[in-house]
Amino acid sequence: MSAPTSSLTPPEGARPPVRHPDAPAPGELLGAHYDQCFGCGRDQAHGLHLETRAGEGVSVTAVFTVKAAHQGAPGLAHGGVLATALDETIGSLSWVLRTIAVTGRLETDYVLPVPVDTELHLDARVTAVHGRKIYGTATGRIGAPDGPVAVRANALFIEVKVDHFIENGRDTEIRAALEDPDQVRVARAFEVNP
Ligand SMILES: CCCCCCCCCCCCCC(=O)SCCNC(=O)CCNC(=O)[C@H](O)C(C)(C)COP(=O)(O)OP(=O)(O)OC[C@H]1O[C@@H](n2cnc3c(N)ncnc32)[C@H](O)[C@@H]1OP(=O)(O)O
Repeated sequence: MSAPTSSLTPPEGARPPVRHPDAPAPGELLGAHYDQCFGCGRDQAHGLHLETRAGEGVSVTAVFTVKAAHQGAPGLAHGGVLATALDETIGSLSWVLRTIAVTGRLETDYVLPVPVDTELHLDARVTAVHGRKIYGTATGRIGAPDGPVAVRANALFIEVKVDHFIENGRDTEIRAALEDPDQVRVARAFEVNP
């Protein structure tokens, strides 16, 4: 049974998000959290190659150029790809909170079709935090940061420890990640209390 929509409404007692004192400065380009990530990975040939920057408060902005490989209908972006771009942008808020979190629930509104070659300008922010639950929202606009809204999402992310990946990921990739000092540095930067 699917979770009710109300699970995206912060419960009573939820608090406003707090920007971590060591968060990247507003405007700073955030690197990939994993080079093979389908959303942001530099070495992922099939990926979206999102370029994400820290924003003011607990927010980020991102740009994603829709390529021919991202089509669903002829000349138009696939809805699942657009959901991925929204998911990845909300996930990037981890850099600003310095908390590792994974998507529990993502609800997407498709407002306009998005043609191939579009530069989709995304922005995301955390709206509330309740225990391990992090509530986020994102918008994607066509062509410019103030362009027409094409997609929107609300999401619930759940805070996890690095062990979540070590215990669940395939051994080959986990071993390679743990042996890569850059990857370990990224994981540390996300996790305040390892
Ligand atoms: C080497 C590492 C490098 C670092 C990499 C950084 C990676 C960043 C990646 C970013 C990539 C982009 C992002 C991606 O694509 S992340 C990839 C896609 N997401 C996943 O793979 C997550 C899969 N799910 C799980 O692993 C577990 O279910 C999690 C960890 C999420 C929770 O299982 P866990 O056993 O831990 O916790 P819990 O079950 O006690 O739940 C806790 C609370 O949360 C509430 N709840 C849970 N689910 C839902 C739901 N669906 N709707 C509504 N509520 C939900 C639940 O009711 C409870 O609430 P309360 O009772 O407390 O009130």
